Amino acid sequence: MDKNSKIFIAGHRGLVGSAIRRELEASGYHNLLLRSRTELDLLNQKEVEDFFETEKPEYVFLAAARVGGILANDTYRAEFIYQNTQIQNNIIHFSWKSGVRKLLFLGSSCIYPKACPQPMKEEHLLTDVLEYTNEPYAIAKISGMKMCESYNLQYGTDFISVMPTNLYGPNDNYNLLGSHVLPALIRKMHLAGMLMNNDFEGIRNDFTVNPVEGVEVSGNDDELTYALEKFGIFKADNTVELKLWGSGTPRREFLHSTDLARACIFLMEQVSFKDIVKERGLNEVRNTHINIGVGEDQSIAELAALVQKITGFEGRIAWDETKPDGTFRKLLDVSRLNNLGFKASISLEEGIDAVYQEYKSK
Ligand SMILES: NC(=O)C1=CN([C@@H]2O[C@H](COP(=O)(O)OP(=O)(O)OC[C@H]3O[C@@H](n4cnc5c(N)ncnc54)[C@H](OP(=O)(O)O)[C@@H]3O)[C@@H](O)[C@H]2O)C=CC1
Ligand SMILES: C[C@H]1O[C@H](OP(=O)(O)OP(=O)(O)OC[C@H]2O[C@@H](n3cnc4c(=O)[nH]c(N)nc43)[C@H](O)[C@@H]2O)[C@@H](O)[C@@H](O)C1=O
Repeated sequence: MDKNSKIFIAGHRGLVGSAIRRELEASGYHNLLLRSRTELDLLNQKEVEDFFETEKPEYVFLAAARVGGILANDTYRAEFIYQNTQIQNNIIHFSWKSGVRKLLFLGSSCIYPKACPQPMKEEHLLTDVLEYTNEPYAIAKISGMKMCESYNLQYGTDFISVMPTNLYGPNDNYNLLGSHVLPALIRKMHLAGMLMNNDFEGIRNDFTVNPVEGVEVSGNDDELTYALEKFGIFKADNTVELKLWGSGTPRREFLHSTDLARACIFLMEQVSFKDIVKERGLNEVRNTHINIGVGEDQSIAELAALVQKITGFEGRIAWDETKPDGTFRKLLDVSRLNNLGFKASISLEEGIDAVYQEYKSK
């Protein structure tokens, strides 16, 4: 890739896509191809085919997908498998047809077995059953990675796949019905803190800036208090109780989206599919994806305590075990990425604090 290369970022407005755009622009890449969903619906095969034929991008970052937390994955199972396979099939296939030089596909750490040995290595893929709550999404991600690998083997393309761990950062999804745990903790504690102080104007403003279906900002204070209970935020005697999902015992690893973007750009610039095959000395070519993470994790309860410290919420934390825990642990082995020359650098506490400051400033 050189600074004039024509680079398409699919999903450039999302958590990952916006970070890749930010980091590419900061590195001097100025020929970026960006299309919003209304300009180019990636589910529409004809629109995607025409786009690639007309624009002929040289490089593609595939960061567009249907994404959500554990409850969204478990609820919208058909949408997650249909939309993700449709988007990636269209982009990978027409990248090949139009002669894209290199594509980077974003998978996810949920592709590994539920009871995978920890930390999880690339070769652990497809060695056991998957976690049920996000199986449709995981199957879509595995097929996207397999598709890249198969096009490389049959057509000689250079399409590489990365498997990031749980992410957070600017432009995250704070819609509490579909968000991942970290943005959910940040927003819930922010709201619970305002409820502690009876700051109903602050609460109304939060839901005005970032609407969530089912929360009417026009309601009176009592109606607003009742609406917050849907998100586990309860006024209790002279404090506020925040009921989080599951048992708090599962462990999760978190990577800042800026670190992820830097890793993706590093790999796009420095590593090709044939380098990966050579490095792995594979006669049966499989598991050619690359894990991207920080190499350490913590329990959800420990994460909640950290977010409580950063947000200053002084109420009580409780656990709603009717909600799913999901995979107990999914710590990635990132030795391959580190050996290739990349290491994440943003610390979790600094990263969360910066994200919280940005959230409050909206
Ligand atoms: N967030 C996380 O914790 C993790 C994410 N990943 C992967 O990273 C990638 C990006 O995820 P993330 O940035 O978090 O997701 P976001 O939901 O923040 O962004 C997804 C982007 O895809 C776009 N998009 C979705 N459907 C379509 C469509 N039909 N046509 C055009 N654009 C579409 C969205 O557009 P619009 O803005 O219009 O909605 C949005 O910009 C995904 O592949 C995900 O699986 C992997 C591991 C963890
Ligand atoms: C990136 C990754 O993200 C997803 O997998 P996940 O990590 O299990 O999802 P999550 O971030 O939503 O939950 C992590 C843990 O946190 C607990 N938890 C507590 N309280 C809240 C809460 O309020 N919201 C949420 N969302 N979770 C909560 C929750 O019960 C669970 O134990 C899939 O998309 C998967 O496919 C994937 O790729």
